[in-house]
Amino acid sequence: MNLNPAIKSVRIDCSHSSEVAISGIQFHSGKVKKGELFVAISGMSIDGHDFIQQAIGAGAVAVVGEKDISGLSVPYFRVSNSRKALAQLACQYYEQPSKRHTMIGITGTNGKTTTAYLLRHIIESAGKTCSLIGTVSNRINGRDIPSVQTTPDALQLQKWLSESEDQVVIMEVSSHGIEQDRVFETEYDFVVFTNLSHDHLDYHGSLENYYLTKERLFNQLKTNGEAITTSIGRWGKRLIDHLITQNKVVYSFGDSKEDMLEITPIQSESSLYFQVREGIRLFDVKMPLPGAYNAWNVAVAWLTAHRMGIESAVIQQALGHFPGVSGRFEVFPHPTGAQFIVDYAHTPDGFEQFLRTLHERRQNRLIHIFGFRGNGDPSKRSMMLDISSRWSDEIILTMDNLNGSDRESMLMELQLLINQFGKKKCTIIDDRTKAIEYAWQKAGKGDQIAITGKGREAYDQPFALPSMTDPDTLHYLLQK
Ligand SMILES: CC(=O)N[C@H]1[C@@H](OP(=O)(O)OP(=O)(O)OC[C@H]2O[C@@H](n3ccc(=O)[nH]c3=O)[C@H](O)[C@@H]2O)O[C@H](CO)[C@@H](O)[C@@H]1O[C@H](C)C(=O)N[C@@H](C)C(=O)N[C@H](CCC(=O)O)C(=O)O
Ligand SMILES: Nc1ncnc2c1ncn2[C@@H]1O[C@H](COP(=O)(O)OP(=O)(O)OP(=O)(O)O)[C@@H](O)[C@H]1O
Repeated sequence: MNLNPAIKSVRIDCSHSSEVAISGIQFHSGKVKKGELFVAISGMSIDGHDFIQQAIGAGAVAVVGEKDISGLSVPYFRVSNSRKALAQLACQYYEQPSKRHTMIGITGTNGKTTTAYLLRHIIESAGKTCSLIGTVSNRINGRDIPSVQTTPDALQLQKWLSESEDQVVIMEVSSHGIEQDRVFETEYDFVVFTNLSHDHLDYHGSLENYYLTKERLFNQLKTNGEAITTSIGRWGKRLIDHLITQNKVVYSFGDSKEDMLEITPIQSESSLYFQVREGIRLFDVKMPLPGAYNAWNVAVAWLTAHRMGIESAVIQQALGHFPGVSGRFEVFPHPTGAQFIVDYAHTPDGFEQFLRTLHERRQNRLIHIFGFRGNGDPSKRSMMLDISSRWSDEIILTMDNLNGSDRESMLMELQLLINQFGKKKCTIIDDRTKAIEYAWQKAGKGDQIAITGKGREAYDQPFALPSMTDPDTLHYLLQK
């Protein structure tokens, strides 16, 4: 790629006016190969500008950065925002691949993965090919690629989009991904908002900022793109009002006649059905996954599929044989008739929804094993323990992914939280395998043992303990 025309739209200043041909783009100096462009990013912990010489030494033929730098042996292009420039250049390098697909970006605090899997299942049942980029794993052209984050960096994202020959691409878009411009310049046919509740306040500072970050994604709709959103709760309502003032086409799902898609639970013995009203047509839908919250996830997937032109009968039929999502309400039987249920609930709202569902189907005790992710939003921890102590009969606190934080401090925090909230029914067993083993020994007929936290994601953060819900551990336990 010839860098000069590509960079015209993003540069502020340029130390060189001759043509520069680049054979690739990198934003980590250690990955630079001869002939590539290095984009220096002032990161959260490291300043990429400090690695410019290393990048040049490795063969970089040009550098993009935000700082005033002179005297480099290769052309230097100063930009106002390196992350945005990286995304713009990656889009140009890979020839705007999001324009070639039906692009669906799903954002929201909870339900992105579940909705993405439901929607992919419907789309594939309708005979279309579909890539999926998200938390559990990525699938491009039918090939599974392990996931290391929910939303990949801009370079990886544009590369995958350009490699994908699938008609449709579903992406989970995290608020970190939006804030760090990983999806900047990616254009969407559908931007989908599931819900918003307390999470990531350590990163965004307030719920208001967190919401505004999600709202920004809707600026990336293609000209004929459509917004799909919940109308439930203050954030959903606010988003609809905002999108209308922006003249966006909005379709909502919710529990009111004004929604394009209205869902109503059907009271049956098992509450396993709900009704979808789509315009004037009514459909009875068997729940593909337990939990009232999953009816909302189904609604999101249904409405999006419907707007893509997929027949409602096809959607209804597809939902009848949905295989589920690994690590989301995944049930493992215990020889006594107890059930171990692995779930990815890791926010206060996720806890509330998931544990209430277990409570509704309870026959005997509910034992809840969980921990807190290190370096996550610490302000949600006491809320999570409070919610768990309301719904569970017994709580076993253990370690989740420490994510680089200190084990002793986490143990101290667990102890403090127990003193404050759940003294009577809480035990700390810091080794997660032992915690599961303990529950395994205790489990009796009709008990539900919930293990929440990091799910089946193959990746871990540096210095983390093995995943609490490591499938091998569980498998081992279940064989005993
Ligand atoms: C804390 C955080 O969010 N970090 C993200 C951020 O990294 P950063 O820019 O701050 O990195 P840094 O380590 O400070 O380095 C700065 C720059 O120096 C460069 N560098 C560094 C070292 C070197 O030797 N040479 C060099 O060039 C780096 O390549 C980088 O460009 O920008 C990177 C590029 O987009 C991200 O990959 C990275 O995500 C990290 C790995 C991550 O996973 N973050 C989590 C919090 C996250 O994003 N999670 C969400 C889901 C959240 C949820 O819903 O639970 C996700 O989308 O996965
Ligand atoms: N619509 C929903 N509302 C509230 N909680 C939900 C909803 N859907 C799922 N959950 C809960 O949140 C957990 C995570 O769900 P899921 O993986 O689909 O969300 P996510 O948005 O992809 O999360 P993350 O981005 O952190 O991976 C589930 O295991 C469940 O306990």
